[in-house]
Amino acid sequence: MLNGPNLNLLGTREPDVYGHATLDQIEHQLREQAEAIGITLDCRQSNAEHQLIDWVHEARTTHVDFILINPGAYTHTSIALRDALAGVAIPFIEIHLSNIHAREAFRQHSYLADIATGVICGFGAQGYDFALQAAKQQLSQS
Ligand SMILES: O=C(O)[C@]1(O)C=C(c2cccc(Sc3ccccc3)c2)[C@@H](O)[C@H](O)C1
Repeated sequence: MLNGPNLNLLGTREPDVYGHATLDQIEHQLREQAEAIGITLDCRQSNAEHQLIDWVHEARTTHVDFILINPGAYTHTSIALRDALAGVAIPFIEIHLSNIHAREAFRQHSYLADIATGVICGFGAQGYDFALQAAKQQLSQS
């Protein structure tokens, strides 16, 4: 589970857009859900594009089966992050707390969505749960 820029500040401002849960709370709940369904989950957050890219590269050599990622603003800007995800060829789900399609025009394009297994947005913290369940389902079918 990778979270991108500013998501470390969740729960502090704009609860109407991003909800009240902090990232720590979201990660804690997700780890509990993962354990309950037999998935090993590694949660990381960085504000740095290069760090997210390095972690995507690391996933290839550490036998990661699926990536869940909320890329934050890098969703709308980062061809480099797209290239990293495409390059490692590990299936991933793009997650957004907010419904990016109901927001500013610049948030409505994703450089990642067309190469993702799927995109979940607009369900707040519950979207992370949905993504984990979807990943489990995908893995059980492969
Ligand atoms: O909805 C999301 O999860 C999203 O990925 C998250 C974003 C985002 C943007 C700024 C801050 C934060 S997290 C936050 C929220 C409130 C106060 C401080 C930080 C997330 C946006 O950049 C994206 O367009 C959409």
